[in-house]
This record gives sequence, structure tokens and C-alpha cells, in this order.
Amino acid sequence: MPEQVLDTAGRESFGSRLAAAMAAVGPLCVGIDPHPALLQSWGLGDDAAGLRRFSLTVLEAVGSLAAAVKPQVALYERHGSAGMAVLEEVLAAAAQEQVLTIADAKRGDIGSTMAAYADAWLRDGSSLAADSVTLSPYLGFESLRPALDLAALNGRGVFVLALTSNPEGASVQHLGGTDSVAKRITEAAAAENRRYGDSLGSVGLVVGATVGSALSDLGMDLKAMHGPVLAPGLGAQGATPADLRKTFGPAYPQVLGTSSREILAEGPAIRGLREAAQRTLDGLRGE
Ligand SMILES: O=c1ccn([C@@H]2O[C@H](COP(=O)(O)O)[C@@H](O)[C@H]2O)c(=O)[nH]1
Repeated sequence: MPEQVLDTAGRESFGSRLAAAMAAVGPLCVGIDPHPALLQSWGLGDDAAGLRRFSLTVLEAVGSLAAAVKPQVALYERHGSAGMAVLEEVLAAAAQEQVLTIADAKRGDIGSTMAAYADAWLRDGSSLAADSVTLSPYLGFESLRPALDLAALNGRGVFVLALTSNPEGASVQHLGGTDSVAKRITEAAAAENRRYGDSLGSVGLVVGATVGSALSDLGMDLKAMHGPVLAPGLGAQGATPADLRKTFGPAYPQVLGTSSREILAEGPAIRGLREAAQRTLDGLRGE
């Protein structure tokens, strides 16, 4: 088992909890993305009741096969307050079942507003509190400080966008060549993770499974970043577990592969969802 690391307030850090979950279960995160087309194919309404049934079914099916689940916040938000109430229930149900959560909210703003986002997603007692949240560093990595500090205080974590899985991301993230925007974000995350020594830090990055040779082209050292790497792009976006191993090389042990639509398309049967998640997990484990 990985070494247990404590955060500022003396609780087990997010990085330590995630490392333990990845060691116990494997490097799979399942995305909970209740797209309208999926709700329809599951025979559910595109409404709060449909969202609730969809999300709790996914959790029941894959909770024991996933180191974490990642609800896509936008797909709850499009239902307004009723959708956000369902998201609160899903986050609470995952916590009850001791499945780690990554709220895929991609928040980012000036520091004073960022503090409010941090309160929503990372503060004890918030109805939306998750184990971790995705953040956008477009206003500058340091603008994320309120979330970085609150996460470190509360045993929670963040995943900062570095190299996203969509082809358009390169037009911003690759700028600067060997001193690229993405490399600067990676270095800033590495600096945050120094407090955790050689253990997995609580400041992770999002790097798409689809980025090909970008890591070596841009000279990005994810191993030295010492944090978890959330890698979307498996399945529906075309990447395979073998691509992940090739793309991440020596940093592969830090990588949490995440897949949504490819697995979700096998619902609503619990068995279909579980088999799809198991196939992805086997691929990620190299079995
Ligand atoms: O670079 C990124 C960052 C986040 N995502 C999110 O991950 C899932 C992927 O869903 P699939 O159905 O497996 O394609 C989705 O919620 C995205 O918003 C990403 O794809 N790429």
C-alpha cells in the first residue's frame, strides 16, 4: 500500500487516498455524463428524475471497479436547480459508498471569485463538496490559489487543465514550444506537490489520452510533477488503454484513465455497465 500522507489539518491527503484507491482497484475513473441521448437510450426522461436514476445506477454498477467517479457538472447544470440537487445527492451517495469523486466543473476566475468556487466544491459542509474538482488555469495558475489552499487544508484535491483531449486545445496549450503554456502549468503543479515529498500529491493535471507525442514534443515531465494525471479521451474520443501506456511512458503509474460514453452506452443494465467498466479496467491494467 502507498504511504499515508496527511494534509495541513492532519487528515489523509487526497493524493494519498487516490493512490490507495488506485492500488486497491486499479487506474480507472468512470465518468457520469447523463447526456440527453444516453438518457433516451436508457428509456429515461431528460429531466431530474432521469438524471437521478441514471447517476445512481452508474454508481451502483461501477462503484467497486473504479478508483473514482467523475460527474460532468454541465450535464446536471443544464437542468437548473433540480439538476444541481441531483448532483448533490450523487456526490453524497458516492461518499457514503467510499468512492472518490472528481467534480468535472472546470472552474477558474480571479482570486476573490475563485474563493467562492473553492467554498462550493472543496469546503466541508458544502452540499456540493467533492473529493476533488477540475480547474481551468486560463486566468493564471496563481489565480487558483484559494482552491489550492482549501484543498490542501481539507484533504481534498484539484485537477488543473494542462493538455486537454480536444484537438482545439493545442492552439493555446502548445504556445511557447519548449517553454509552452502546458509545461508552465505542469511546473506550477510540481511546485505545489513538493510538500508531499515522494508521495502522490493532491494537485493533479488533466492530460488527454489523445495528446500523442505532445508530452515529449513539449518536454513535459509528468513523473517529476508527482501528482495524479486525469486522462480523458478513452473510448468515445478514440484513445485505447495501449495509447495511454505509450503516451505517458514512465508517468503511467500516476495516470487515472477516465471513460464516460463508451461505458455508459452499455446501460441501463447493471451487468452491461459492469462488463464495460471491467473491460476498460483490464485494458488499463494491461490484462
Ligand atoms: O480534456 C478534457 C477534459 C475533460 N473532458 C471530460 O471528460 C469526459 C469525457 O467523456 P467521454 O464520453 O469519455 O468522451 C467529458 O465529461 C468531458 O467533458 C474531456 O473529455 N477532455
